[in-house]
Amino acid sequence: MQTNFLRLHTYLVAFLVIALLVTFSCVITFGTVKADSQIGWLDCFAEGGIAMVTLTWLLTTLLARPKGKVTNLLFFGLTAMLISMLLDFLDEFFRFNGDNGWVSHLEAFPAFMGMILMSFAMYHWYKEQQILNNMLSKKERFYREHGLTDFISGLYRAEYMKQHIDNELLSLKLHQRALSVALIDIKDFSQFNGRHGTARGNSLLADIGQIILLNLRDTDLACRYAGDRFIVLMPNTNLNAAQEIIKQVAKMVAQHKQYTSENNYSTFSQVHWRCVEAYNGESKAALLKRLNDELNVQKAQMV
Ligand SMILES: Nc1nc2c(ncn2[C@@H]2O[C@H](COP(=O)(O)OP(=O)(O)OP(=O)(O)O)[C@@H](O)[C@H]2O)c(=O)[nH]1
Repeated sequence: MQTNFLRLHTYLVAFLVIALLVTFSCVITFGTVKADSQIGWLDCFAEGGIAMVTLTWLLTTLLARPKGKVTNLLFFGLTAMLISMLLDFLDEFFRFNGDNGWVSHLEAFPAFMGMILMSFAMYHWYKEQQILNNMLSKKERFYREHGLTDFISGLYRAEYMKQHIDNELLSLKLHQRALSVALIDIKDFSQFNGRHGTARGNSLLADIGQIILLNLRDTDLACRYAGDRFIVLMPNTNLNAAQEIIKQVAKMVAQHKQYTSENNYSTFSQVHWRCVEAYNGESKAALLKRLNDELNVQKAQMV
């Protein structure tokens, strides 16, 4: 579970605890406990359930989000809604007579305020997400599925890419839109692992993943293919253009220096790479096999 973000929100958590304590205190101070026979247990179950779910949403928001305007709006909006849900629930156990009737009349007001705050939160969240979507476009294009993320490189895994290749092959068939695919393979990565350890190897995979992303166009997509191999999908791109793009990626990878925290040791990483352009009517399996075969032949020739 992600707990780092929760630690950032100490003040909000303290506010939540105080808000809940004040709500309970108000109800206990101004209410009179109902007799068992007056309690509607089905209502208690449903209203208690709604309050618990709202609390879960609230805590998930704090666990998942960094500090900032959207988080604050979501937090205060959900807290206000939680207070309403809680008053509604406690209403089942307490009666508010005479001068104290205002407590039960107050019930819906926090939820209304909360919904207004949540509406502002949604607007700012939309704006924030647009910026993030632009940054992630080379990593995920139009489809998000965190279950397919490779946590070492930070890119998606090959399964994710395969879904996109299917769509692009269809587009080639229907609209004659050229499609090129490239494989990039780190040279002597096993030696690197052996010399510097797996942790540094993992960090090199993450660095190279980022270098690839930085040197692609917004329309391209990069994923980790397997081990030390990356795959790049370049829609609407012929072979020559694709080769130029990947040549530049390889050049930038070759200039990469990896620093450690103890000393400023740096290393150069070279890659093997190969691009192919899909044939009209070619299957995904045939395209990937052709690409892997061409890369393996090239690597064998260079030994
Ligand atoms: N650190 C780390 N190493 C990995 C990971 N996945 C695969 N490897 C290692 O990557 C290496 C790939 O070896 P090879 O396919 O022989 O590639 P290479 O050593 O770069 O050889 P060439 O490609 O021929 O230059 C193996 O040593 C694997 O153990 C990973 O997630 N992290």
